[in-house]
Amino acid sequence: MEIFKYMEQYDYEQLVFCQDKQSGLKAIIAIHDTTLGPALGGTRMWTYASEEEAIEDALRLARGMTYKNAAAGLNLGGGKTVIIGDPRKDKSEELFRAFGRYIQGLNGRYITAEDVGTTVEDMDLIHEETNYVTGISPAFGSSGNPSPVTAYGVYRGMKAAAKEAFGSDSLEGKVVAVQGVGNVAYSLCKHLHEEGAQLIVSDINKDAVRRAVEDFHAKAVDPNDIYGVECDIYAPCALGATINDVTIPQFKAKVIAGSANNQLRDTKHGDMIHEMGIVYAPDYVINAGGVINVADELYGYNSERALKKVEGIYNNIARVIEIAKRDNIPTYKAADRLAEERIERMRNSRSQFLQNGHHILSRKS
Ligand SMILES: NC(=O)C1=CN([C@@H]2O[C@H](COP(=O)(O)OP(=O)(O)OC[C@H]3O[C@@H](n4cnc5c(N)ncnc54)[C@H](O)[C@@H]3O)[C@@H](O)[C@H]2O)C=CC1
Ligand SMILES: CC(C)CC(=O)C(=O)O
Repeated sequence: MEIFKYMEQYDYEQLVFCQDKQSGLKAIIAIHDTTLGPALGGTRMWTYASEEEAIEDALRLARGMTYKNAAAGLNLGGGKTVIIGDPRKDKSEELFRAFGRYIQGLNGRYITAEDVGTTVEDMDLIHEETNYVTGISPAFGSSGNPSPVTAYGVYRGMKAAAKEAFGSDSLEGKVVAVQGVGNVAYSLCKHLHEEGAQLIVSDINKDAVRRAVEDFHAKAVDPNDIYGVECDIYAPCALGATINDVTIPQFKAKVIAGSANNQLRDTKHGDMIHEMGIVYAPDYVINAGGVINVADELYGYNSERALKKVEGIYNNIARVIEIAKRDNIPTYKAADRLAEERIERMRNSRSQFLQNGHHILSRKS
């Protein structure tokens, strides 16, 4: 991989490699764009097959955060971290504290939170070393685990997409195929079950499947079979790139709406599902609930205010669908347009001589 060439192609600002021999920390912080504000995005801990795969994941996820934060109306830029390691075996206090010191060294250009493989407890350890971390324990007056709020946002966005596809936003009786029933998807299944949807689930973790079957009467299928099941809605809630050349011909769903980041393997796959008439709720618009929630901590956390904003994901998805129809473009392009236009508007309206000079954290009461 030619790193600078890749960074130049998508205009990345910074890539930070963190190595701490004592704790075994190997982390990559990617900062994509800070036009709107400091880069906020979670920390993923994962067993990457190669260093190149980890770098690429950090870069792709960071860029997604720029678009997510912009489309959600947040005054935040986009960044993300990946820690190379097995979250079941390689975590330690030393590792997260060492990582916290690297974040502190960036002096507010990057603020972290949870992602796949990291928890509130991990964020609390990072917080021992830096204030540039969100999603820490409610005991600190913070917002805690973002996953249930992300799930609520996905549920709201799914309803907006269902309205477009089925003429009603009721999910009662709808069959929803959920890929991955981890932190976000478990809470999503709860909302769907309570509304009377029927659930089909898959996960590579058998305990996660068992829990969904027991708690929500979900039907379980093999991980490879989830794409082709008879359903109304496909909800990708595991890792990215599950909308691709292999899976698209299998889809029976009329709506794709889930929490996973980077769901399209490539933009051409967004065009393909558009041509098939599938209503696609763009990933970074529908899954913004978590970041909206943790970002509220920067103003002094108020859960009511945060949830009200998250509810607005319904309108955001409806708006993206409206732009797509108006301009006759796929929804993923409409979402990109929304985000890019906001970033450009803010870039152009900023004056070098009239900046407020305060870090966003200084607004915390
Ligand atoms: N946690 C949050 O607040 C947010 C999460 N997301 C994204 O949503 C997705 C899920 O996040 P979490 O629920 O936090 O993660 P998680 O790690 O709790 O859940 C992911 C689940 O997917 C399963 N899985 C992995 N590969 C699979 C496969 N091939 N087939 C079926 N299942 C598979 C895992 O076993 C796990 O149970 C991720 O892509 C994450 O980046 C996005 C925004 C916010
Ligand atoms: C988990 C969120 C709090 C932030 C993030 O990294 C995301 O939305 O993907």
